Amino acid sequence: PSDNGGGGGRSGALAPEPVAAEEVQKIDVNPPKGTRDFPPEEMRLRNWLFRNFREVSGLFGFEEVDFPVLESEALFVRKAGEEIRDQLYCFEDRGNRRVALRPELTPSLARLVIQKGKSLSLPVKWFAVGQCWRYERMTRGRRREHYQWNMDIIGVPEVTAEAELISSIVTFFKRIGITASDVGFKVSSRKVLQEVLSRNSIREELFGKVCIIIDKIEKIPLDDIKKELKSVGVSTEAVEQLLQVLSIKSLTELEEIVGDAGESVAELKQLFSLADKFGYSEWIQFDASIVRGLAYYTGIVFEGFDREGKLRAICGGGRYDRLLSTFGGDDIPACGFGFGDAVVVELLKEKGLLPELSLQVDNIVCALDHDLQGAAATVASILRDKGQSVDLVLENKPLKWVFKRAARINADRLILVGSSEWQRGMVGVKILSTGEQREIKLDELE
Ligand SMILES: OCc1cccc(Br)n1
Repeated sequence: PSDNGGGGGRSGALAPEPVAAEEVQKIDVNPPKGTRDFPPEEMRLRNWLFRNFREVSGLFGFEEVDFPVLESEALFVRKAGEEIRDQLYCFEDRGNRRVALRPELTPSLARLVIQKGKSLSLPVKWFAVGQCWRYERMTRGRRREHYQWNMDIIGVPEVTAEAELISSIVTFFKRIGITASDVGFKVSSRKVLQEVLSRNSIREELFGKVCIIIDKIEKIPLDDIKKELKSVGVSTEAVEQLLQVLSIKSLTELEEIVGDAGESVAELKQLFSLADKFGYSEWIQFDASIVRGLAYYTGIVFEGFDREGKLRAICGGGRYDRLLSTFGGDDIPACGFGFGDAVVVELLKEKGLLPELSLQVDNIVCALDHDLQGAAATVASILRDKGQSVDLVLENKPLKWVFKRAARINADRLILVGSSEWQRGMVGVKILSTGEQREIKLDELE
């Protein structure tokens, strides 16, 4: 129903002819299962969140990119047993092509980098904010879509890239009022696992699968983890060593167990040293159990968590040095992260940090009688040409209705177009916060 301050329905218009019964096709007004509408209030919060994503990305000198929501299924058909693959929202289109709604943004980014090839000067620093999809049996009633903020650095092999990415997320958290007391980052490196596997002469191509199994360590019983590892060919000895390294609690202990021959310890030490220089040491901690659930990570991995332990991971990312070459591109190092739009809102609610965002306009303009509607339109255009927002009253409404609407839309000023004033080239202006009212010449309106 329209915003009717007085009686319900349409005042003054003739009631329309009833639609013949057979024409009505009553629809479900709710969005499809697992998806969300964004009515104005929710959209204001989303725009506020995305504005912060974009402004932080800009602070770090990243350029915005985007890709189709619909991608070739081939981009996501990794055979490492990932949940993201099991829940792929894929189908055959009318051209018999296998396509999918993207479940993440990184493969699309990799595809575009390869497509652009030599025309890109490295390093590439790109960010995107895009809707991602999964098709999960609604048994768990979880969402099927969310928006993800991604930042990726392509072409930098050093951990300065990971340190920069974590710094960007810390910057974002601080902007929205989240502190190191609310949130931290667990940081590890898959190179630790890789060193254990290679010592036990386990084939390189098993690496992704092993990581995906280990990522489930807090979701399924330990015995099932061991069974799954053995089922993909990991020896009992190697399983025990893997589980041992996952329980390491410090870099010192890690160095004792894996030695400093491999890169993993050195890289992690450098990351923590850079964190100190960036000024976010209090935000990060080493945690060997962090593996992340995407098969293509090859080095440092990290995830943002709420220190009260009430929420799922807020964000996550890491190094993926092999992804571009597996897509047929050059062997270019890369790292990035994904940051969903849902958990962070739950966190803000928990912390009482949701911003006050309401509709606000500079002016509401109203003709005091019907034949001045054109004059009101002229006033609205003059103000809008000056960059002032105007809610123009589009029908002949009683003043009581106008004041009620002015309050609801938080208008600063009420501009009244009355015949006697208009004859003298004037309009009435009322400052709604103070009640102060005066006449202003049209050409002095600002
Ligand atoms: O983070 C996994 C994921 C991917 C796509 C859509 C949704 Br909701 N969640």
